[in-house]
Amino acid sequence: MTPAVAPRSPEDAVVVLSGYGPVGRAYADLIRTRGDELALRYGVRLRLGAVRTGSAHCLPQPGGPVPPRPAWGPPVALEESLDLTGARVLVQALPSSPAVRRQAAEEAVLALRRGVHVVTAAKGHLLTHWSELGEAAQAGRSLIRISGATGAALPTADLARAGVRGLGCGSVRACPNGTATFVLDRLAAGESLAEAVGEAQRRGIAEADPSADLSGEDAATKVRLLAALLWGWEPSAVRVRTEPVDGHTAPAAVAAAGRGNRLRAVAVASLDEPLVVRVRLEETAPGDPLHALTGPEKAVVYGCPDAGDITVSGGRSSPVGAALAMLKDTLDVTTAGRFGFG
Ligand SMILES: NC(=O)C1=CN([C@@H]2O[C@H](COP(=O)(O)OP(=O)(O)OC[C@H]3O[C@@H](n4cnc5c(N)ncnc54)[C@H](OP(=O)(O)O)[C@@H]3O)[C@@H](O)[C@H]2O)C=CC1
Ligand SMILES: N[C@@H](CC=O)C(=O)O
Repeated sequence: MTPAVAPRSPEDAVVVLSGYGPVGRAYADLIRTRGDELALRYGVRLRLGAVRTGSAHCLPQPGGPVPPRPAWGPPVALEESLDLTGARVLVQALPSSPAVRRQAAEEAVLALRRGVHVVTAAKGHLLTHWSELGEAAQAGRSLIRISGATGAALPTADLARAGVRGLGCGSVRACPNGTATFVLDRLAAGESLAEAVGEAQRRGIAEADPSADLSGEDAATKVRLLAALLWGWEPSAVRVRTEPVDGHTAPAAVAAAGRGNRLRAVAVASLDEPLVVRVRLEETAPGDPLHALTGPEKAVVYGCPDAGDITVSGGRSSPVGAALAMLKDTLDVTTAGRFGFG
């Protein structure tokens, strides 16, 4: 049967990828292996125009694989990558560490001002340059999406930005760090802290430097970003109080398990206590959505008194989960402006 409406031919959307660690590599693979399917389904053909790291740069052939590292050239300025490729999106999969925060912010601001959308899994610059990034996006009429930075495959940012809009969300209670949940359950099962963290690193769940995962800083960061989307809190003005998972935690995890409960690193923010995010080790009981998590899964409960609490859970932390979140955001920014159900 002839379709009533001729299918649209997909439009190209070129992406410049910054950062080629586990997350960046998984993202590049997704674009290459799922390009045809995505083009058919969403009407946009994502193409990797350039890949950048701190020390190198490459321009993959259209639709082809990323060349092996020895074939890459020296780094070039971001303007050059954007000019050479005509990019519509800058995807940031660089470290969340303070060392690259300024560069990540400057590059995102530059892209946004030029009308290039930004999709990021890196978090550091979002904390320190939130307003500047928002202003740059306004000036360039571009979009910034942060799913990869706020729980990866778990669509927490989409809910905070749009899903609970107008529902009167007054609080957030969350386990947004997969490493902490994974490690706490392993401690409860009798594993040592070093073994549990080592396994989380082997699986790509924990950061290369896992200190922010264990200290509660990473969970606090994600909730600071969600609070910024929900309530307009300025992330750099938020005070953080954390309780770490450390060498003293195992007995509490084992004791909780003995009572049929599970120890969780729970991050909380509330309109009742503006500009404060707390992360505490809490014994959770069956029936609590945070108790139900396994391994590196995450959950956020949006406290909406009138509507009833809204929980999103699952979405394991992993490089592939982060890459999928960035793919979702890339599709979001490149298909924005559609009408109807789209
Ligand atoms: N793993 C996970 O489950 C999740 C991770 N994230 C976030 O995703 C991001 C990427 O994670 P991951 O792949 O593990 O990170 P890595 O630290 O393993 O890799 C980072 C990459 O960034 C590159 N890089 C370093 N400095 C710069 C720079 N100045 N400019 C451009 N590139 C640079 C590195 O280059 P080189 O190769 O030359 O060293 C490397 O390719 C992090 O911010 C992390 O917090 C978010 C959600 C989940
Ligand atoms: N290390 C993080 C992954 C990225 O946000 C986690 O454990 O959840």
